[in-house]
Amino acid sequence: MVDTSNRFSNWLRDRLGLDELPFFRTPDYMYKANYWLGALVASAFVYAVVSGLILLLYYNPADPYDQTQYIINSVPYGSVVLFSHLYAAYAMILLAYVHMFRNYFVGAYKAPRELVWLAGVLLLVLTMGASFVGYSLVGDVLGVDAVGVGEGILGSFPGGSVLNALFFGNGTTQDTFTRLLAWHIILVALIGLLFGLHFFMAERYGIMPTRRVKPTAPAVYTKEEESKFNPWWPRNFVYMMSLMLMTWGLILIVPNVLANVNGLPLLLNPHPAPSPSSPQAASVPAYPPWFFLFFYKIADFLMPNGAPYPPFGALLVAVLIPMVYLLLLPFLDRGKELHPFGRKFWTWVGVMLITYLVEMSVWGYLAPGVPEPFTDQVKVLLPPAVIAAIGVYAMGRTWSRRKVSLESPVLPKGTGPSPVTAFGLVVLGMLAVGTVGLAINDPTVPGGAAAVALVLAFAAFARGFWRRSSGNTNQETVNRKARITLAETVMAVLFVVAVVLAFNMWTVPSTGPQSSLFGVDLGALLLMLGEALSLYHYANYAVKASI
Ligand code: HEM
Ligand code: HEM
Repeated sequence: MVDTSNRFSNWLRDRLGLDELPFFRTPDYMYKANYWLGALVASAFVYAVVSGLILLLYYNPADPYDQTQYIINSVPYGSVVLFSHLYAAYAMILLAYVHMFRNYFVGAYKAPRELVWLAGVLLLVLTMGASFVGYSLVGDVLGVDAVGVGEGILGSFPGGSVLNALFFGNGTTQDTFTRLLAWHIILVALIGLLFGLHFFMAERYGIMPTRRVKPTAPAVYTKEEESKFNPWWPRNFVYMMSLMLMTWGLILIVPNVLANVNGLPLLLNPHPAPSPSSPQAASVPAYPPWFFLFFYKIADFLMPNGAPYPPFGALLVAVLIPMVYLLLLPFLDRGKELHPFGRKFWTWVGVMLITYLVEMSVWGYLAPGVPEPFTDQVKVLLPPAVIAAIGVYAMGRTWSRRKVSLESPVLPKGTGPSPVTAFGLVVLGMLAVGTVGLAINDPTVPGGAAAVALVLAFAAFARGFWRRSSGNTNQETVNRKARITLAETVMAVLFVVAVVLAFNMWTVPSTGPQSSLFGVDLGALLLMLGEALSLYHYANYAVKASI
């Protein structure tokens, strides 16, 4: 009998040649977010590009601050687009760091992925650059201060005045902001091009196998092994779309909730800071965006003789040396061992990079622009380096003793958490979002307490969910058919709630402070659709594959 339900899918498959796409096939155990962090970064990038193009329709470099206020207050859903554009950039930077450090510790920079890694490091630098310029485009006091610091740094290079003229023009608002906008788009275009190359190269070798299967470099599946795995269409596509929709959902929900919170720290507030020409501007500390705090703190360091470093010195220590280290890493660490404790020195350096990044950022936030004498630098920098060295060495010793027994070829089945848990998580998530929304609209102590309790419960639940999704579940004892039915029921419920939400969304005013609730609604809708797709993936592939 002809299966009519698959007619459309088969037609699409045939007309678009989906079976012949040159994408790597994926084994069952890889359907966990941990293996797809790059796809999450790419999702945030796509969101930033789409929302950025919408902003481009309204932006005016001749009057950046007032026009941004106009976008927020008068363009329909303007604040939703602007705030989520900002948070898409934040998400992209944060996820790129997570993606990078994950690849650092699993050894994905080793042969044959050296060039994928190199392109990745450049992508991170470009992403930070594009975000810094975007942040300045708003024209508020923070953005204008950031431009001033940028001018100082460029001015310290040989030929600095030429560079300054190229980046910032002749100093009139119109010329400076037209150039900043052009650089913003040029940097984004470079990210797009380099990402194409990065992705193409990553696909050539496939996502890196777990070290339980391939414990040493080069970690790639043979053509024969690969031929037994799942093709890209439709399973990878469905899984990727579910991740993408959930990322977009969060990018919309977080800033639009935060936009209504009073007393938020300046650096997380999606609203612009005061105008540089306003009286309030004088009381705003000269903060860079949060992702540059570490750099500004290092610029506060004094030399042992008490004199400040030249601006180029901070650039060298905070950016150039770590960047060159990361670029050279695949050629410095030539060993084949992929386990972090099999390459202790490099693991220690990785731990220190994260520690210093966090330490410097927090320090920069707490004491912006305060000069730091050499002795204070030693007090802050030395103890963690010693503790991390002892920790990595001690843990590495136990690892070498257990090494033989750990190398088991048996792999956990990647089936993910149960749909009941997934449903519970969605319900709790919606309750938490709803209660936070209510508490914002009508701030009372019990309302606020309920919101905090629900958000904490959600966070705790989400942690458990995450653990289960990466843990080993005992398949033999589970009634898989019942799970499929349940997953399908939950999907149907999610679709109904999503439709109700979609209707409700349009009743929210399109301008004014309330319009951010539209962003929360739309984000929740995308999150639910992403969750529904994830359940579809679970019911159709993960569970069925193991029946
Ligand atoms: C073609 C793609 C893009 C275009 C056309 C675009 C355009 C814009 C425009 C016009 C603004 C100024 C908005 C205003 O102040 O009214 C802006 C702000 C910004 N952009 Fe983009 N953008 C794009 C992609 C990106 C990407 C990929 C990133 C991140 C890597 C990014 C990061 C930022 C940031 C952080 C801001 C500041 C937003 C704020 O402070 O509220 N943009 N962008
Ligand atoms: C900023 C934008 C970036 C984007 C959009 C991006 C995107 C991707 C994508 C889609 C993949 C395919 C596998 C996956 O989904 O994880 C990937 C793999 C990879 N990326 Fe990135 N990436 C970025 C930054 C970085 C950075 C900063 C590094 C490290 C310095 C890096 C290193 C790698 C490596 C080594 C792989 C291969 C990993 C494997 O085979 O499992 N990427 N990237």
